[in-house]
Amino acid sequence: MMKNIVEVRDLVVVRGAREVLPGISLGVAPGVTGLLGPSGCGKTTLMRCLVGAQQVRSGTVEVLGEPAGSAALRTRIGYVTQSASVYDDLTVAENLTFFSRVLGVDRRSVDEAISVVGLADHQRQVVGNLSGGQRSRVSLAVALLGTPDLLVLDEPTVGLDPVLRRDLWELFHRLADLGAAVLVSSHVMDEAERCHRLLLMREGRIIADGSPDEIRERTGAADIEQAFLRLVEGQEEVA
Ligand SMILES: Nc1ncnc2c1ncn2[C@@H]1O[C@H](COP(=O)(O)OP(=O)(O)OP(=O)(O)O)[C@@H](O)[C@H]1O
Repeated sequence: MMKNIVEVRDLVVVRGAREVLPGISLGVAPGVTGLLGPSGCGKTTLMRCLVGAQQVRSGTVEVLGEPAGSAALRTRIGYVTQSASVYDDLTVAENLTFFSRVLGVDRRSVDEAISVVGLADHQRQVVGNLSGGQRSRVSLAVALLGTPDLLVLDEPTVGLDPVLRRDLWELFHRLADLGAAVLVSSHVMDEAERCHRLLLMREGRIIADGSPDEIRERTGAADIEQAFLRLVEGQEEVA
């Protein structure tokens, strides 16, 4: 069995008056792992914990054997949030150069990251003039700087056309083939089939963990959306 890059144990997170994660445990190994669940189930909150951006009530989160948020993990983790986190008034290349200096990674990494997200032809363009899909790929390029071992991507394909979505999924698989753990959240169940492994989440808990085939077989469902509904119905009958 492959060694986990992420280990989460008994994690409790309270946001506002709500216990958003009521004591979740999971591991993430190299490969493409999909974190799927309805809006508000806690996907972003869990991802924020992995990158050390979320205050936690109790439990532990380790990445590559270090506590989440450690300085040593700064270049080992790439994180893309739901909103683009780059400067609109700088060009693609200027943004990448700026973030490469902040992270202390070398210049070669900038060209590689720009080319891997397919923006080489736009690198002299100001980010504010790019399309939505191109802008989100600039954020992704920043996350790729320094070739991280863990990529945490919060709904990276929302609003992208089918060709771009396909290209991005191919990219996630290429990165996974190089040994990275790629954790991708989505509430679109049809993206599930593209993952090596799925974590189905509901109300702050993992309700299923396995490959798409395993989850379909276990529930007798034709697709992951139906599997999710069956799991939810099963939970409700027990409750
Ligand atoms: N800043 C905040 N203060 C209080 N509660 C919050 C805050 N941010 C999120 N929450 C609550 O935490 C819960 C989980 O939110 P989270 O953003 O993690 O869900 P999600 O699964 O990522 O949803 P989506 O798919 O819509 O992005 C929700 O009930 C939400 O209302």
